Amino acid sequence: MPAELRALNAGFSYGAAPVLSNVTISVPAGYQLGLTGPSGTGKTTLARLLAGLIPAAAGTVTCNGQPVPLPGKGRAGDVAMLFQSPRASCSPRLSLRQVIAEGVRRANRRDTELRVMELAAEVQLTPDLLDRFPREVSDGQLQRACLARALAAEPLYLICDEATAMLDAATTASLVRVISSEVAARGMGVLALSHDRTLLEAWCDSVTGMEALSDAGPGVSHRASSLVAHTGLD
Ligand SMILES: Nc1ncnc2c1ncn2[C@@H]1O[C@H](COP(=O)(O)OP(=O)(O)OP(=O)(O)O)[C@@H](O)[C@H]1O
Repeated sequence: MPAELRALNAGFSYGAAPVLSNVTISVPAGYQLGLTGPSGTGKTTLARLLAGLIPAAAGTVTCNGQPVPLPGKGRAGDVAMLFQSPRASCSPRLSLRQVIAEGVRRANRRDTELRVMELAAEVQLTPDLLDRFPREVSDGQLQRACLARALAAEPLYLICDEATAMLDAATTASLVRVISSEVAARGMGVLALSHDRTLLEAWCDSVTGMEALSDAGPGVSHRASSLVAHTGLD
């Protein structure tokens, strides 16, 4: 069984407009792959496809050899997503503690309180912040809560879609360290999408561009999984 999150010859259209055509990408377990490319080239669409949020119109999407289930259609939680705007992905009526608890409950854990505290500590949210509501914390603090929620189910793969674009450099570095430590500790695979190639080169094991993922695309030179350029934030 291949330990990878993979789209193979995947296609997707919004209505009649094709966005992805014959796209192949592989994110191996324990590996952090950066994906960059111009606006509108389909990075978010590909991320949603890999997370099972939308169905592929062609090709296959698999996680460790098994089809990635669509919402409500099978075992969820193997692929988690972290989005650009934490405010758009949290209910304003939930405290940060409740935001994290959502993820813990989804993971069918009984020891919710204890697990929330563990996760909060992991993402460096101090206990005094946990009873605040989204309007009472910074974007960075709220994104830490979203990361804790995403990590609650111990996903095999995490897709970060411009997840640090709204954050300052110090908060970005801190979140990247948390994610990288999950990779080191559990062998989680990561796909990080960003317009910021410099950030991706500091964060990820390798970086590829959207144009390299499709045989139909211009300037095709390689497949993502063949790139290796180890760099680190330290
Ligand atoms: N829900 C939708 N309905 C119709 N078209 C859409 C929808 N979502 C995205 N698109 C279109 O699909 C194309 C790819 O969008 P997508 O968001 O995947 O690109 P992207 O590379 O992530 O862009 P960006 O870097 O600006 O976030 C764009 O032309 C966009 O307008």
